[in-house]
Amino acid sequence: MSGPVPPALPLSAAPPLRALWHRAEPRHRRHAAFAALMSFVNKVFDIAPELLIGAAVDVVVNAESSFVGRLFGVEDRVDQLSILVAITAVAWILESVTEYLAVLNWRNLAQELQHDVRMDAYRHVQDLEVAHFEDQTSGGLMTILNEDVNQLERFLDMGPHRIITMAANVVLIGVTFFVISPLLMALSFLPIPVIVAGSIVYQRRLEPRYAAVRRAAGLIGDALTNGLGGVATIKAFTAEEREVERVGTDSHRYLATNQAAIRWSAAFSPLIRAAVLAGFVMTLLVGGRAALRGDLAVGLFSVLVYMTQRLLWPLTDLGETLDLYQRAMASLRRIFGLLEAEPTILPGAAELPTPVRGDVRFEDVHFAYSPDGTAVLSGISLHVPAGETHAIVGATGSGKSTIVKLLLRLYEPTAGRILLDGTPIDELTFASLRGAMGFVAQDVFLFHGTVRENLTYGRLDADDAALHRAAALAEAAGFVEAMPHGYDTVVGERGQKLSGGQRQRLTIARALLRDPAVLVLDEATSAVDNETEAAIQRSIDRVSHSRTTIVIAHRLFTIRHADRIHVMEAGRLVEAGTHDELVARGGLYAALWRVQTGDTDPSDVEVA
Ligand SMILES: Nc1ncnc2c1ncn2[C@@H]1O[C@H](COP(=O)(O)OP(=O)(O)OP(=O)(O)O)[C@@H](O)[C@H]1O
Repeated sequence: MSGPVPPALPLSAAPPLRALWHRAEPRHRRHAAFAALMSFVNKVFDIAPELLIGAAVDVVVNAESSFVGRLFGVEDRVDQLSILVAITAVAWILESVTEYLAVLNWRNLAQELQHDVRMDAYRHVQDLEVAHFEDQTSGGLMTILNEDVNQLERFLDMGPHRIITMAANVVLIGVTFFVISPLLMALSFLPIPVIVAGSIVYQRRLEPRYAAVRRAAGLIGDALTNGLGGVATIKAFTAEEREVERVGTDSHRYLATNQAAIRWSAAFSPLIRAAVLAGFVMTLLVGGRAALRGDLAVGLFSVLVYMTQRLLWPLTDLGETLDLYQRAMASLRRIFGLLEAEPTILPGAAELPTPVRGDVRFEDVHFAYSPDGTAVLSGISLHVPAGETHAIVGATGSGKSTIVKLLLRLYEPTAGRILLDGTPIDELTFASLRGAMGFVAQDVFLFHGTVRENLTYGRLDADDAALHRAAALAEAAGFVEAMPHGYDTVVGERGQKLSGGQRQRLTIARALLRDPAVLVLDEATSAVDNETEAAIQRSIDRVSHSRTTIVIAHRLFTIRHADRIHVMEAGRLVEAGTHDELVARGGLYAALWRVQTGDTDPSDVEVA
């Protein structure tokens, strides 16, 4: 079975390497310039011995009238050779040193850039609003932050060094050839346009293939995170085989797209080699004849033979380098595609005067999750005066959780205003707005770590006394202290080593530890037994005295003492009042209350 294919991640249209250069810090650019210089100088010293071999042959053939003899004014051939040996030794030492410096600098730069790109991308992901993640899969994002960044590193590791040395090789040898014999230069350079043109054609063909490979890699990431994240559900439905097949399908897609790319990339090197060989044969043939005729000195001929090899053989690496380059560019396009996604919910600049009172006001708020989607909230106006406890109730899907998501600015209303202590929340910094809130979400989330780390997540400087107080208020202290490692017990990924009720109490304690002006509890008692419900109920009663509390509840019993209860139906507030007022009114709330207290058959109550 193949799972639904998530929408493609946006790709950047900008030339990726140029974009990377523009993003790089000045110190990285300086680093790259130094590494490039070392690569170039390294090539100069790498080629020098070939020229020296030519000079040595020249010494043997031409004795005192040799090039070296004339240059240094030395007649004895042994002395001339000694000079050549000394120069060769120095060239080799310098070649080794510059190669070390070039490789060291490129590889360090690759590490620094991969770190910076990964951190930029991760920081950017953190700044994106919740809605952005709903259109993406976490597996796809993880593949970008991990594999695509590594792909870039793999190219930067050796790619630029190889490209620069290849280019320097062509230029330096070209100049040498030109000085010796323009005809031979033309002959030995003949394959180069073929190689360059061939490379460009290959590059064009490989690009879409590697884009498909990266996309397939992202889909494997999705399938794996889905499968590994839902282990219990998979087992409960004995769907192991199906899940293996699902990953198998994605893995197969990756295999097939990679093979399609490999078919092209593997043919590249042999083609280049053929072109190289043709150039080499030409030099041998034409240069050899010229030497036999006496038109070309033997020393120069030997230089040419070596040089042609040196000119053309390194180009056979071009295929592999180009391959790495194309893979890295496909990855960079995905990374920049992510970086180009701009957050649309931006923080304001205002700070609330402290202490925050916690006066919450919604003024005719409208909202839809997508611009062309149906309205989820229509004309919500409500006021929660500082210090009061208000409840929001209503049928499932009526928009209760959406109200608190708007209050936290996880989404932006399409119309209307939300104010905290009289300031529109979009004028506040995130730290000021969200710092005033303690939020217990419907889907309880704990991080992999200890109880202590999870509780102090919202207030890192909390001391043990504050920690114990918050745990006690949320009635979590008892079971935490009974655990073998107490507050240092590791809760497992998403808190899976704890029971549902324990997780819920810990998230309440976590919210309380912030001592928030506004406490928002979304369905805090939906998935717990009666005893836990009663415990949470007691803690809500205890903590709500000193702060504004907004409780979203299905179980009306838990909120019957609220100062005011707002009843929602299909995105609208249809009733509001105290429990007694609403029961007396005989409307929707009264009907729901009767169902929950067992006075009415649930099927008699029609809720939207
Ligand atoms: N992220 C989302 N994208 C699109 N639609 C959404 C999203 N979240 C919720 N909805 C839709 O918005 C409507 C209101 O959802 P909301 O979660 O606010 O309801 P609720 O009253 O809290 O429900 P419940 O009591 O089941 O938690 C529902 O129809 C839901 O399908």
